[in-house]
Amino acid sequence: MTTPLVGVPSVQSAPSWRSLPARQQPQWPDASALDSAVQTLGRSLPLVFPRECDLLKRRLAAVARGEAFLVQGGDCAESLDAADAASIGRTVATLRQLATVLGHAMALPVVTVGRLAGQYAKPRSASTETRDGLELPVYRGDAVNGSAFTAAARTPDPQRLVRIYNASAATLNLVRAFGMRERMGAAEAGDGLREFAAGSPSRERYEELVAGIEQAGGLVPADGVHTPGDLFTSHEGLLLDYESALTRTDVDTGKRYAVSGHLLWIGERTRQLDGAHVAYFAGISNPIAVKVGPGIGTDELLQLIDKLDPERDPGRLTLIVRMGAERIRDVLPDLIAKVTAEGIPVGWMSDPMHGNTIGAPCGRKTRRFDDVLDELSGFFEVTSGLGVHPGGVHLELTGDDVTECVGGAPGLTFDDLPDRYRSLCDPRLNREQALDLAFRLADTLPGRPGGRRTPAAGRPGEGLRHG
Ligand SMILES: O=C[C@H](O)[C@H](O)COP(=O)(O)O
Ligand SMILES: C=C(OP(=O)(O)O)C(=O)O
Ligand SMILES: [Mn+2]
Repeated sequence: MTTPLVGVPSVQSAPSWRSLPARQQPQWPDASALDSAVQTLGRSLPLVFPRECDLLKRRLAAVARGEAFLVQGGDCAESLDAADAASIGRTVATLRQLATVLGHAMALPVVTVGRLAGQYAKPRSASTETRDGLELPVYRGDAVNGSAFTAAARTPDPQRLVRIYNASAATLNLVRAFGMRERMGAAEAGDGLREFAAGSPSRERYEELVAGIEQAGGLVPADGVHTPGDLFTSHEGLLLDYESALTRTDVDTGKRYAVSGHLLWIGERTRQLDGAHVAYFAGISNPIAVKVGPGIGTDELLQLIDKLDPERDPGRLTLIVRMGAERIRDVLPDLIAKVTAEGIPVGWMSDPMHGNTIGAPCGRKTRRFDDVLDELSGFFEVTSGLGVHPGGVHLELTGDDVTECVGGAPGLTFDDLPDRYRSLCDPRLNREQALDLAFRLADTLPGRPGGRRTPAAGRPGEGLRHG
């Protein structure tokens, strides 16, 4: 048996992205400290393996073919200080519950991907923040600096890159352990859904939906149709020094992989056609995604696809559209029509969070549950109107009982936000809000009334089988 991967850091020659402009990179004050962190990472063990990335790519190919549904979610920004096993467990459980409800509603197998074990770097709108006349560097995620508003905390520290690598390894270890426990038979997804439905304002309808899922065998946590299967990891591939130091060559195939996570995405702020991020991503073989905001034109999108997926490799590229509830119905149809007309096999998914951020009267960022639901509904309307598969949802969420978004099942208002606002960056749906969203969607999906389509209607894609 060959070793699946040998730690060959790809630093033999300067990679092409280095000569290109890279947006949103920290101003590290000490180049030699950065170099030392990069050397440490270059000698570090891979967090994920190429064969796992290939498996995810096959599953995402099934999403692009319309044979599976993708549920991706987690924190906006993971926290080094607040990392705790119970909280990670609650978020993973919430993802699995979402996958169970949405898989049933869509009558399709679900691919579940966490925004976790690496989601520590944030692109920002402004590079500084001013409070009471004091201007400091903005918080860019725990990979870069601290969130406390002091000059010391806000100074970028490259040793943080090593800390977040270690934290990602520990988180991934937990996630793998949760998966093992599930395969050994704990049916927590089912218990949690029953409990949520029983306490919900729409109790009768939601209990009916849960009964439907149960009847279809969807609460049994085994891999296959209607179950979430394995949990893959993902994060925004923002910090190119970090990603590059964690890029390895697979000795079996000679291909290069980012080994910091299974799926990496390019953010809306760093997807310039001639930028360093696109060049770096073009050189790795992982499945990748790109955030697509309302300002992109069809030509730009097609050029982006050409750069990132020139071989039209099924499962390679997922487009995460984040348009805002007000614009999605106007902007998305042309993009989908053009890409579809070219016969390009991408997966389409909706991030209904990032186009719907508003400022609450208390000054915090928030999102209205109804706007999030409206953008998702728009996504389903547009895709189904064009006969294209609505491939999945991308959510900022946590299993914890936070008060960051307003509305939804717990009826949170602006006044509730200060109670338990814990996000280091953007507001997340809490568990109840996330499940409420899934149940509402399940109830309204076009052509899938009440999610009561028979399970047999969802044929598992080839890529969904193990092996
Ligand atoms: O998570 C996404 C971005 O980092 C975030 O929305 C940027 O937020 P900002 O506009 O507060 O900088
Ligand atoms: C930065 C993010 O999103 P976007 O690139 O879509 O703004 C994010 O997903 O946290
Ligand atoms: Mn965010």
